[in-house]
Amino acid sequence: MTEVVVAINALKKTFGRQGVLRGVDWQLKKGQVVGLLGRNGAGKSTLLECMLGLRESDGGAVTLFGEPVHALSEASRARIGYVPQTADLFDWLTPVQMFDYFSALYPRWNDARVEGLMLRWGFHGEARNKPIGRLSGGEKQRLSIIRALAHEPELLVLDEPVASLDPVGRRDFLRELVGEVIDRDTTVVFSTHILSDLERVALDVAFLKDGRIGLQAPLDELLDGARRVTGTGAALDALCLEGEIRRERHADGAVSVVARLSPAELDSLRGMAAVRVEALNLEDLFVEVTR
Ligand SMILES: Nc1ncnc2c1ncn2[C@@H]1O[C@H](COP(=O)(O)OP(=O)(O)OP(=O)(O)O)[C@@H](O)[C@H]1O
Repeated sequence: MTEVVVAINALKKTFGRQGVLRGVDWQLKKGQVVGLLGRNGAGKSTLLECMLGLRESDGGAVTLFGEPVHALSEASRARIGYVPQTADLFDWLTPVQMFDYFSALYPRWNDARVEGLMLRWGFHGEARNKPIGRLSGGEKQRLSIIRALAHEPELLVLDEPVASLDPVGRRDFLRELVGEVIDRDTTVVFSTHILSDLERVALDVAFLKDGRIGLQAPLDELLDGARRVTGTGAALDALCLEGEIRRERHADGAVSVVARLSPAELDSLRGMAAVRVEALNLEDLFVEVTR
């Protein structure tokens, strides 16, 4: 049986009167790569922070590697890599000094990997020895990613890791991430708004909506079956689709239904007169699921 790396049950978090997480149930298994999607303010950062024990929750339970997150052993901590939304580096140290410091804390710190990534990601010459506080946002984010990969984590949690990277930086990062997963069977969860990136690496996507994981599925399955079906009320009112996501009645009486369709449902809909069936890409689906 595949090892469960992260198990979240009925997780709740409230800020004042705003319920951000309203009973999240979620599991991540060894080697699973999940893209976490949701609108701005949906609670993705809050979920990732509560999941790692960086933020107190108001209810529910999280276990990482089988241990409760609030009583995580040092050994389990060392198995986790985290890239926060805003890089939290030591601004007064240089990149070289910071990595020296971290290398002493982790038993599995890989100096050769750090050096290789630094050279490939623009940290040669002056940038290696400049205080981090004087680096650009993208450079800091690269350092934050190198720090998270350097100790060969088994669970990698990335909160919008590519937000301030240029297209070349994003491509390099994604290549590294794919290599990480293939070589080491790392469990990865990352949130992003750049859906094309997600399509290149994530095998599963999870949508956070209304404080819960509303939909999680393998990306290819989701895209294979996702359709918008539009037709008259007469044609669609009686239609009952198992994977229905959203149904809307337009001002002119037409109805559209967004659903994950089985091959059999697709076949039968294609045969219906006055019904239009359109494929959806991940962006369309994001809009529909998170509305
Ligand atoms: N420390 C805090 N105090 C009060 N409210 C907070 C705090 N942190 C987050 N929130 C609120 O919780 C909600 C979820 O925030 P969070 O940062 O988790 O969303 P997100 O999905 O990561 O958003 P984005 O995509 O914009 O990064 C927001 O409405 C935010 O204003």
